[in-house]
Amino acid sequence: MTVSADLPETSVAPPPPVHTHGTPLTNTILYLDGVHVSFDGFRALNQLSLAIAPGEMRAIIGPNGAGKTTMMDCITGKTKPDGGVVMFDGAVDLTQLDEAAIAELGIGRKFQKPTVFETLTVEDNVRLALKGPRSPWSALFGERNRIARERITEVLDIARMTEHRDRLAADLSHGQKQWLEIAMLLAQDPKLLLVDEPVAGMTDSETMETAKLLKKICAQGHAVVVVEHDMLFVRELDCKVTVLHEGSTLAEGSIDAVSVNERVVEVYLGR
Ligand SMILES: Nc1ncnc2c1ncn2[C@@H]1O[C@H](COP(=O)(O)OP(=O)(O)OP(=O)(O)O)[C@@H](O)[C@H]1O
Repeated sequence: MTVSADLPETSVAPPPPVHTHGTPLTNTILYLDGVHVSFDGFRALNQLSLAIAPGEMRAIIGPNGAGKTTMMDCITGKTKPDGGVVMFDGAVDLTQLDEAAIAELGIGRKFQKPTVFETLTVEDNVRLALKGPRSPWSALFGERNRIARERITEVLDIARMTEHRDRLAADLSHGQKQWLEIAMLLAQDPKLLLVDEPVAGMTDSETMETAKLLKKICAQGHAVVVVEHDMLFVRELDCKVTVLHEGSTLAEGSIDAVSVNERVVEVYLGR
């Protein structure tokens, strides 16, 4: 078939193509290209590009001020980039959506400090996080309750929190609170989970447990992006590592490869 360039006046113009600077957009759950963000003239992100595949685990490392938090903020809609592409699932332009709409798409974010409801039990914390209407007047309430209980059981099992189900969140250790919050995010069945410094303040054994938990979540098909400074933890994640520096990608590869990269040693690991 020959396509004529002389379209009739009544034809609907196709949507403008997303400019991806030549990088393939297919098979990505998250795709950033040429993203820049300035605060009062200071470039926090500088032509940042990043591609995460569905179900991939990725660790993001880099010195203080490298732009890690700003990058997460651009993905969740907290910060609007001054330019560049931020696409979810190959098709959704995140720069056009607000934070609530982005969360609805299936992007969960865990901040560094645990934010659980201290006065509720572990089970009730997860119940509150579940998706969907929970009106007690619904004819389907009994059925919905059963499904909710099953899902709570499932996520508490994954997070190894089953034995703490009836405890008040306030009585949990710091590590357990972090796992509870991860379980709460998991209850929402996110396609992409953004996790900010999850092992800060954890004991060594809690740190190793957290790596296992995130790997298990990833193995179940959720993509996980983890920002972390703890190199032992990053090594334990056993995934591709992206090193940010001055708002751009400095290096990308296995932990072994980036650890011997001269520039990475100079700006970050050698400090
Ligand atoms: N709202 C803001 N206003 C002005 N400058 C900001 C703002 N947010 C971030 N910055 C600056 O942008 C740069 C990147 O900050 P960002 O918090 O993204 O870095 P980071 O890699 O997360 O650092 P850290 O490891 O310390 O958390 C820093 O120099 C920071 O001071």
